[in-house]
Parts: sequence; C-alpha cells; structure tokens
Amino acid sequence: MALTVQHLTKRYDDDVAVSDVSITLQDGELTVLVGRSGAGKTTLVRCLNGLEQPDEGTVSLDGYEPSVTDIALVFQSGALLDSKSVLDNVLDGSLGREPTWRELLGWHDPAEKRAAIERLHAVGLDGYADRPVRTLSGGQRQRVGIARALQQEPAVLLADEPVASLDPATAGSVLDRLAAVVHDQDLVGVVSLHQPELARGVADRYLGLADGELVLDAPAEDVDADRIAEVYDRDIR
Ligand SMILES: Nc1ncnc2c1ncn2[C@@H]1O[C@H](COP(=O)(O)OP(=O)(O)OP(=O)(O)O)[C@@H](O)[C@H]1O
Repeated sequence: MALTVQHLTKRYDDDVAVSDVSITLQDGELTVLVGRSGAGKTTLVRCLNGLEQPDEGTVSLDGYEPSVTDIALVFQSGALLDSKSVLDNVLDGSLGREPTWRELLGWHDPAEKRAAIERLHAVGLDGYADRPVRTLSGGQRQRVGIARALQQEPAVLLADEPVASLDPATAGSVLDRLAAVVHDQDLVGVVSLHQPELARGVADRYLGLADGELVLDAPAEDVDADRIAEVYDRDIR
C-alpha cells in the first residue's frame, strides 16, 4: 500500500500554507514530518486525511481516492471523552462499522470489544480497559488515542504533534509505540513533530517543510542532525 500526494497546494486567502508538495509514502514505514512553527505541517496532515480540501493536487491510496476510514488521525490532545472508560474510547474508533442501534445503546459487538482489547495490548495498556480516561496520565491518554485510531482499521495512521505536551521520556515511549504499530501492522505512518531530536530511532523517513515547501524527503539513514537543522534555518519569505 502506498499513499501518494501529487502537487498538493493549500492556500488560506493569499497565504500559501502548503506549496506544490509531491510525496510517496510506503506501508510499514514511519515518516517524521519536521519544520518550524507555521511551516505547514498541520495543514499538510489535515489535507492528507480530508479535514481540509487542497486547492490543487491529489491524495491517493494505491491509485484510489481514500475513504474516510482509510486514514486515521491521532490528535495532539488525544481528543478523548474523559467521562468514558478507556475501552469505550477505543471502541469509538469502530463507530461507523457498527449499526446505529448498537452505538446508541452502547452494546458493542463482542468481536469489536476483543479487537479493542488487543489494540490496548499493542499500545502497552493491558489492564486499563475499565479505567475512566480522566484518571490517566498524558502519555497513557496518547496511547489510548493511538489504540482508538487503530480500531478504525486504517491503512494510514497520521499523528499531528502527538507528544507536544509530554516530557521527553514519555514522548519517546509514545513514539516507540507508534513506530511499533506502524511496523507490525504494515501501516503508512506519518507523525509531525516539533522536537525532531525525539524522532531519532523511530523515523524511517523524513519530510521537511519550510514555508509550505517540501525541502527534505529522504530515508532516515541519509539524514543527520545538520540536515534537519537546515530545514529549520531556511529563510522565511
Ligand atoms: N485555518 C487557517 N486560516 C488561515 N490561515 C491558516 C489556517 N491554518 C493555518 N494557517 C496558516 O498556514 C500556515 C501553516 O500553518 P500550519 O498550522 O500548517 O503550520 P505548522 O507547521 O503546523 O505550525 P505549528 O508547528 O506551529 O503547529 C501558517 O502561516 C498559518 O498561519
């Protein structure tokens, strides 16, 4: 499976947020998207999953237009429902696959429940299913967010600055989980990061944006700290 972006441009009035970006991302690889504040990372991620419509260009999955469930997004805040249990938050990922009456009554298919518990295992949250989400730490919440995204059974897993609010050690462990599920489940993985040093060890590929333009697209083994620093040092228009 490959996610292909061709000549994607997104403008806000006269401001070009993403400018003529073309990329191909393979499954089983975690791509780390870097760039200074305002470079266009969030806009590109939102265009990838259809939250924003590009002004020009296309996004395709193996040559087809992706469906809404093909691409899952992990939000910076986790965007979880605090009053619900961990398991119920994960099960929200399969809404849309289950009949409406089940959603309304909260009676989930037992197979979906088993799958949700396996997804909690995949993100290292065995034994947390019945905990109310409000009792979790920031890192645990982000891992619930990843499990919920996996419950959607996507081909592409996007995460927009998923560790911005976490301390470096916790951020590292969340990114390790993200990389592990991308590799184990052969997903196309994309994570945007404010702190590129956290990407070392988890990135298979780097993309760098500067002022909306793609200025770096290379396998991680070809990218050293200086190459990443160049992305941040580019002159702003
Ligand atoms: N909804 C919007 N309306 C108008 N301009 C926007 C909107 N969203 C983003 N922009 C502009 O598009 C450009 C790219 O913003 P974007 O949020 O994609 O950058 P970013 O790299 O994700 O930044 P950060 O790291 O600070 O989150 C910026 O100039 C921003 O002001």
